[in-house]
Amino acid sequence: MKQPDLLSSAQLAHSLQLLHQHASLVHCMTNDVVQTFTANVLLALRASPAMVIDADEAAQFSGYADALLINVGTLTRDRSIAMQAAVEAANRAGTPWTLDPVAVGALTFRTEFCQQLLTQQPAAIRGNASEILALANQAAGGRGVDSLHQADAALSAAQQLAHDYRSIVAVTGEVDYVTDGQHTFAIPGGSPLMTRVVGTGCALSAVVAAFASLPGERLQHVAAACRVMSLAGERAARQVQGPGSFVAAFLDALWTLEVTP
Ligand SMILES: Nc1ncnc2c1ncn2[C@@H]1O[C@H](COP(=O)(O)OP(=O)(O)O)[C@@H](O)[C@H]1O
Ligand SMILES: Cc1ncsc1CCOP(=O)(O)O
Ligand SMILES: [Mg+2]
Repeated sequence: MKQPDLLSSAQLAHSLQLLHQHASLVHCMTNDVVQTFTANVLLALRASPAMVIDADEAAQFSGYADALLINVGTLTRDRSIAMQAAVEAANRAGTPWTLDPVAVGALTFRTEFCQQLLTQQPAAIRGNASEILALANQAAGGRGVDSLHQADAALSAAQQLAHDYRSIVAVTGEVDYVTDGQHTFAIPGGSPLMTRVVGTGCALSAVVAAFASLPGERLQHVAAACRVMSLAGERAARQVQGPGSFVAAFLDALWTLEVTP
């Protein structure tokens, strides 16, 4: 397998400029813990979040939105029915959808649900290393929503998933890897503080969904989604003392992000 590439600042600038222009409308079906933070992250990047969760409305809306996010963090039977309806409608309408397989592995219901979703053409999949390994049946999952593995230990699982399901897979951690199974970007940066506030991974998946809806090179756009978040994370971390002020500084860093090519 080829060595991972680095995303150039020209590639990053191009993808971010497209996101600002398109102001993608992202239909978020996400967990109860991260709703507001996810919406604020999308808004700081000039995208538009909408959390529509009733089964009938979700099916209606995913055909209309630019992108759909399915995050199984607080999955219930009812929510799985609504998510399935939204995915089917998204596929009929050609709306790209992104899967965040939160805490798959040890928990049977969400693991079976995610395995079923995998066969329904996700445009992108974003998870931490333990989640990506579990999705590829190569490990039993993480410690609840947190990873027990480093991202590089899940790189070949990510490449296999991307190849098998013709998707873009982002596996995140200290370094993020974004792959289509053939080509891989390595995205360094970020900050350990990103793991000390809840929802950076979930919000990143919403950002991946937004970038995956842009015209052009989807692999590059998803890599840009990861770099946008890691860049904002490292800039915010330089200014703060801890998690409380980090959230505010992180949103400000996303808002003021200008990348010169
Ligand atoms: N040790 C770390 N150093 C720098 N950035 C990190 C680190 N761990 C995670 N990140 C960043 O935090 C974000 C969330 O990733 P991750 O923690 O893997 O997801 P999750 O919250 O789903 O477990 C990503 O942008 C990732 O790059
Ligand atoms: C704590 C928690 N419990 C169920 S979902 C969730 C949020 C997980 O957020 P992230 O994956 O971004 O750390
Ligand atoms: Mg997560």
